[in-house]
Amino acid sequence: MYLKKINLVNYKNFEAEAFEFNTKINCFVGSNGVGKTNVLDAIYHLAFTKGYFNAIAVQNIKHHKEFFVIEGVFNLNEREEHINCSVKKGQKKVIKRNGKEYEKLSEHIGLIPVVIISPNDTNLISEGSDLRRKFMDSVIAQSDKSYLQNLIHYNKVLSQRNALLKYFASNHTFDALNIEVYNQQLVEVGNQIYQKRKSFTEKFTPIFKKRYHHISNAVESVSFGYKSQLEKSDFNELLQKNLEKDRVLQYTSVGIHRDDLLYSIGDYPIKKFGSQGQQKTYLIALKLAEFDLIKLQSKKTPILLLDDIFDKLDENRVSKIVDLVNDDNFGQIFITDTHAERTENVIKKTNQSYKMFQLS
Ligand SMILES: Nc1ncnc2c1ncn2[C@@H]1O[C@H](COP(=O)(O)OP(=O)(O)OP(=O)(O)O)[C@@H](O)[C@H]1O
Repeated sequence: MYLKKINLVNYKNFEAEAFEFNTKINCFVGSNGVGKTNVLDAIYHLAFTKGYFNAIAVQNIKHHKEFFVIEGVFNLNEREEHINCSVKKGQKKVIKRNGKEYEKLSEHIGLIPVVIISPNDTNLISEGSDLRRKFMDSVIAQSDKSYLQNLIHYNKVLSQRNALLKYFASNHTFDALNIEVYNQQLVEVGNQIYQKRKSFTEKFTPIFKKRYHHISNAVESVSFGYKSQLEKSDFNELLQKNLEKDRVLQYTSVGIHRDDLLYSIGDYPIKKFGSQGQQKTYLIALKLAEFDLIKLQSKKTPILLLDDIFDKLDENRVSKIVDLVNDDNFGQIFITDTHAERTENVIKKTNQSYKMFQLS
């Protein structure tokens, strides 16, 4: 699978721009702020129906314009796929596949697998559990359609239950039967999501460890774990036990929406005890393992977006990445860098075909 070309209209800093790509390596070079990352984000947008850096659609419209359009032509299983994403102020986002509009944007997820490695990924360690859940959800959803539908359903019921708890509190009333209806739905869908997250962790962990050790040559042991309240307790019992607390808090305090991923190095959380280099390696290994797992499960080779990575990595890690690119395992790759010469020197070593795009 590869992206043949893309057209951008009023997308972030681009007014009207078209790019035709190499099937293997594409490098965007130029000074800070010229829009290199924006091109990667546009590609991400075509895969995930939203931007990686700013999920608020209208903020991706070029300043003082009313709409944006991203059009991409992909080669997928030797067939052309035209994906069109457009946003107009005040209207809902429209995604079309070969001219036909999706009723639900979520139906599109998984058609074009993409993995991005970016300096922004440090949030996956430093920020709250919601980003880590999103990471896990995005890996699973790219090769499991029913997972995303379950997740959307769970979140809808959860917000209805929360609204009901608020209503009870502000009206000094309570109806146990009403709550029970939501509990049953949460338990049914929540248990399915829990099982899928658990099985994801079992498959992902050995792949991740292999990637970590390959990039770092490290002797230290790393681990990747999944933490859920459902591990030790039955979900229904948890909801019953915490009902009084939920009524006081006016939101649902237990469930798979509280799950987290545990990243450790030598038995200690990497956030507090990992060096910067170890954290970077951990993040790259996470993303490469995401690549491997999606490829394994979806039988499609994801497009790899490498944002600014040469700037952030030492030579040793860069040469490891070059080794990886040389590996037949990889498909199409997009790279951004401020130094044209440095990138071209690194890319030449791969003996792969490539195209350089100088932005200004
Ligand atoms: N909605 C928007 N309208 C117009 N310009 C925008 C919009 N959103 C972002 N930009 C512009 O896009 C530019 C940033 O682009 P991008 O992040 O792709 O740069 P870059 O080339 O990757 O830079 P760096 O090398 O610093 O990472 C900035 O100049 C920013 O002002």
